Amino acid sequence: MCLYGASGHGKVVKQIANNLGMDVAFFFDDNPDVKLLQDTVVKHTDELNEFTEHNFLISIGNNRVRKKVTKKLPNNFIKLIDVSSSVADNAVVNNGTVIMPKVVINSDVKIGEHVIINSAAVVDHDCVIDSFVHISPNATITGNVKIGEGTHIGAGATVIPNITIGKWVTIGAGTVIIKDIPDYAVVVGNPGKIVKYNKYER
Ligand SMILES: CC(=O)SCCNC(=O)CCNC(=O)[C@H](O)C(C)(C)COP(=O)(O)OP(=O)(O)OC[C@H]1O[C@@H](n2cnc3c(N)ncnc32)[C@H](O)[C@@H]1OP(=O)(O)O
Repeated sequence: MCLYGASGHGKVVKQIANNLGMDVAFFFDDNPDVKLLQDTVVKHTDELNEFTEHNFLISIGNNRVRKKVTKKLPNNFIKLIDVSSSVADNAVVNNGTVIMPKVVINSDVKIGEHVIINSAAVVDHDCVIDSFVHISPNATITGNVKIGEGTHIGAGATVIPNITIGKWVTIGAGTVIIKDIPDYAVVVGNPGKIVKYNKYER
């Protein structure tokens, strides 16, 4: 398989692939400013023709950039689920998504494409997580929560049951969400309050 994204998140995803017994053949990255992993051969997308048979996963933490990069790559995306994570038999996890170490995904959860569920996060029963979402380490998404496309849930945030969070929302680290949140909002604190709105993707 090949990974697109040769920075910090890339090296963690590579380890998850290795834990599953998969080899990462090459990293791709077109960003000249990226601080590259040591001892890594990084290719550019103008060399993609040689790799159309390979499986890909995009290892970039930023949701907007991850969505943009999908348009450059062949549609051979796979999902990775770390060996230490627990995913319910009837949960649906779509391609392009990575479930990182020590995650719990409970019954009847649906997770879209190119989602990151980061280390030790919990996504409890009946949640629906749309594509390009990133749920950061140690966040707790309780039962029956809906999270819209491109939303970022910060590290250690908690969302109480039956909440709907819109698309391209940013939830700050440690925030506690007790009410529905509209599209594009940036929310911080306990209880979470909207402090501004994201300008992109409107
Ligand atoms: C493995 C990994 O690394 S995964 C990545 C995990 N990353 C994260 O969890 C990052 C989460 N990001 C945050 O919490 C950020 O602080 C954000 C996105 C919420 C806000 O960042 P910015 O847009 O730069 O806003 P800014 O820093 O100006 O903060 C705006 C206000 O909210 C407050 N604020 C920001 N973050 C928080 C927070 N997490 N909790 C409480 N208040 C906060 C600030 O103090 C500021 O208040 P003020 O206007 O009274 O001074």
